[in-house]
Amino acid sequence: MEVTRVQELAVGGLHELPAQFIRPAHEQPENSKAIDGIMVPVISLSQPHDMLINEISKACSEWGFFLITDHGISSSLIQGLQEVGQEFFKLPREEKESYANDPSNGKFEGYGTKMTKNLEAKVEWIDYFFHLMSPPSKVSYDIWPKNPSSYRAVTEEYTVEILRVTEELLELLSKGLGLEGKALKSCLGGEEIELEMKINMYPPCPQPQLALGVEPHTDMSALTILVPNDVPGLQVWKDGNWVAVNYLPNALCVHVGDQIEVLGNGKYKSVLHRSLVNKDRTRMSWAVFCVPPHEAMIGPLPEVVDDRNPVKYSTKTFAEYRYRKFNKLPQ
Ligand SMILES: O=C(O)CCC(=O)C(=O)O
Ligand SMILES: [Fe+2]
Repeated sequence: MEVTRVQELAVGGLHELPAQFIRPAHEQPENSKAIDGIMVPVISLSQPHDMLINEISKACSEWGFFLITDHGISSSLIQGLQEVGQEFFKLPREEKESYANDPSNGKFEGYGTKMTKNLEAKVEWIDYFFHLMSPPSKVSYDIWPKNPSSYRAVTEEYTVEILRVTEELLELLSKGLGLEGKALKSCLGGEEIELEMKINMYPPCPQPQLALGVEPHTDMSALTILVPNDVPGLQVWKDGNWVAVNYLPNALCVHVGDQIEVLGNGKYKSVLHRSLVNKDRTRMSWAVFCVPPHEAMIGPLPEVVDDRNPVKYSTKTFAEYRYRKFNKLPQ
């Protein structure tokens, strides 16, 4: 199946954005600018435990988004992860295409570009590489990039670190709900919890004010932990405004996803977010989605539901949630 990659359009030296990338007027960044003077929460993981629980649960309730520092992942590992991802996108076209995904046939992993199903639908200015990272027993390492040759070693090292940070965050979030530390992790499959990597690549865009890299959405994950490169673009929705996320070297961006919103019966918010693109520079981001296994049943935890806070979400398997979200069906 022939797919035109955004990266190829961009190197072709376009001056005008092709029509399928032009967002409806109200979505265009020039008509929906981020508000000035508001900063997303930045939280150090090295502060005293009780303070940390309070800060994180406040950020999850008010924003569904925050940056973390002092997370213990070395800057050299983050840089290594970024380098192997950049190297992949520099490979010759034919080599990248040998990893092409095919979502319409259920093959979600690999190299991808979203396409329009119909002429009215708009597409995003992005190519990506998506693959499962953990647990090792479920990972198809043969679809990970073989080039650069260090891709696997670096990504496996990052997996160990992100799993540690994910578990720490889930423990803090559990305690913020008044539950014991292991509660959320065990609802999300315990040791079967899955991590997925999506390397997002947004090439320079001839008319960035008319396009979006990723349209407004919430993540269907439990949590998403993302590192960007130094090209800004991520924005989060807060109280009726877009707020730009400033680049903070070595910080990790944490998004509350839909599954945590459901488990906490709405106490924590799944954050609406989008990303903009840049005229001259390539933006990249490495998003790790922490998701339950497909068969896990996810619904509001009985401990957080009472007469004053009745059940707000239905309980269903993650597979069903995913199917409904992909097909834009009500949950
Ligand atoms: O690139 C970004 O900063 C956001 C990407 C994103 O929202 C996603 O991959 O779900
Ligand atoms: Fe997202």
